[in-house]
This record gives sequence, C-alpha cells and structure tokens, in this order.
Amino acid sequence: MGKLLNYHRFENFLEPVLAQGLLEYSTRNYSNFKEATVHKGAMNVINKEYRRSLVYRDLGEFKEQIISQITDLLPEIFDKLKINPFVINAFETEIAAHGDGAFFSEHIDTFTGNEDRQKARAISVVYYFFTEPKQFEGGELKLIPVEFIPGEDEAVSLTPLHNSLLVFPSFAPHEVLPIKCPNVEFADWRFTVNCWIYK
Ligand SMILES: O=C(O)CCC(=O)C(=O)O
Ligand SMILES: [Fe+2]
Repeated sequence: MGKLLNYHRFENFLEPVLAQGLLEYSTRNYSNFKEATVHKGAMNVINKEYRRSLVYRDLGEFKEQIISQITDLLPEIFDKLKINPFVINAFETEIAAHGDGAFFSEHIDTFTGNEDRQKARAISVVYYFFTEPKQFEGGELKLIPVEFIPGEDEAVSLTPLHNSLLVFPSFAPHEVLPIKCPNVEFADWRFTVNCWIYK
C-alpha cells in the first residue's frame, strides 16, 4: 500500500478528423510496426513474458501537431500533476498497437539504468485512439500506488477512451492489462501515441 500519484485525463484531444487520420496512417503502416522492446541494462530487448505489443516510432505529419497541442496543455498538465514547471529538454514519441493477447507488465517509464543521466523522462503522456465502436476488451491502464510515500490508496484501472490523453509522472508504476480481441483486423486494435516529456 502507498500513495497513488496524481494523474489526469483530457478528453476530445484531437480534432475528430485528425484522430481519424492518425488511425488511417497507423493502419496503413502496419508493415512498419515492430515488436516492442523493454530495457535490460543499457540494451533494448524483446521480452514477450513482459511486454507484448507492436511499436512504430514515426508519427509522420502527426508528430508536430501532437507535440504542439501537448505543449499548449503543459501549464494544465503541471498543475493537475502538481509538478513544479520545468524547462522541457525533449519529447520522445512512438505509436504502439496492442492486439489480441498484448499487455505490458508493471513498470515505470524512467530509465533506471544510469546510461544517460543528462536526460530523464519526467511525464508520461498516453494518447488513446481506436475504431469505434470499440472492438477489443481489456487493455486498461492500471496505475499503482508508490510504496515510498505512505498512504492507503488503491490502484486504479483506467479504461481506454478514444481520443483521450492520459498524463502521469513517469516514475509512477503502471501496467497495461491484457487485451482481448480475437479475429479482429489491425485497424480495430488498441492504438496509442506514447509521448514522454524529458526534463
Ligand atoms: O498503453 C498504455 O496505456 C501505456 C503504455 C506504457 O506504459 C508504455 O509504453 O510505457
Ligand atoms: Fe509505461
């Protein structure tokens, strides 16, 4: 038991036509998606016991738009997370696709190795988008209380909402619960843009 760190969800993040465009862009790029990796020491490795999903690191024309909209929201993000505003060092982005049987076990997003102390992920931003009506079950983002702050908080499981943006501190433990969507097309998977704000 411990304390659940602040998180916040922004709904209707992109103009609907952009959300649709991003879904079409992602679907079109199916063959460019690769097995997601996890950090092991200073290396990135595929570990299907730990994380199962596909990732494509090129957001194409959507990258600039999404980063600019997140930048506009920064004052509100700092405020909702109760984080002292800092100067942004970088944004990192990728598209992730979760199909049947995909998941991501409990982890934190900060690099725990000390390979690059100059750069640190501070805020995790997850933009959810998918075909409606939703064709998958599960895939909730479970946020887990941190044990180093005393408290009696319970974990929360957040159901993905199309066209919403979830923000939380990158050191908050979290996991993606297993997705169920047997026999659905790639276009009907659970898609996200993962964005990390570096300080
Ligand atoms: O897909 C999600 O809801 C979160 C993904 C995540 O935790 C990550 O990519 O580090
Ligand atoms: Fe994560």
